[in-house]
Amino acid sequence: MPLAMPRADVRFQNDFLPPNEAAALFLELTNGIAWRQEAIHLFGRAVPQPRLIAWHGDAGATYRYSGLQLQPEPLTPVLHALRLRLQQATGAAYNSVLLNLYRHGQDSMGWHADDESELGPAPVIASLSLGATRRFRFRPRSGAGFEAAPVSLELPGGSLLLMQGPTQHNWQHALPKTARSVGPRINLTFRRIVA
Ligand SMILES: O=C(O)CCC(=O)C(=O)O
Ligand SMILES: [Fe+2]
Repeated sequence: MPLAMPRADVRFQNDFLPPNEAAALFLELTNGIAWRQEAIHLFGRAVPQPRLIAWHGDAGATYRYSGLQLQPEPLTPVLHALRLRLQQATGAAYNSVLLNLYRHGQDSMGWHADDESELGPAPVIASLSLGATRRFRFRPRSGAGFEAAPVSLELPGGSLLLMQGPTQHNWQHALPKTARSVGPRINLTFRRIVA
């Protein structure tokens, strides 16, 4: 169902995957993905990101990062199957997926928009959640020239959040830390990188 957000196109399905399938996929990815912790460079200092990540995709789907041109790891059979399913459900095509593993409540993702030029002018991002439920937030971008209240929603395992159209242009999103004791969560964002 669509979220009531001006200048955005965001749709949410709470039960995209049945619970048994979501649980099996969570285990498979926890053990089957080569998770790594990357650093962000802040004022010349390398600070470890508060989460683990992996990047998989088709051979052409390179992305630029800190001046480097990086190749994704190949899609595993499970990621292949998931991509097909998401393409059928959302009517868009994806050639890469960023995987995030939030080990506990102190792992997080800060405010950002997925607006890199590689994603084109109106990125379609299909975001699948597995494992523990975490709160996800949206806020209008400063300088976007409109007023709207922030939006917050819980993302349970098996849920699908689709962001498309002008969403990245006008809104930021984040996955804040929580003081609650929560188990691990995996999030997969399927994207299309255009040359
Ligand atoms: O973990 C999430 O739900 C958000 C991930 C995200 O925003 C991203 O990978 O760009
Ligand atoms: Fe994002």
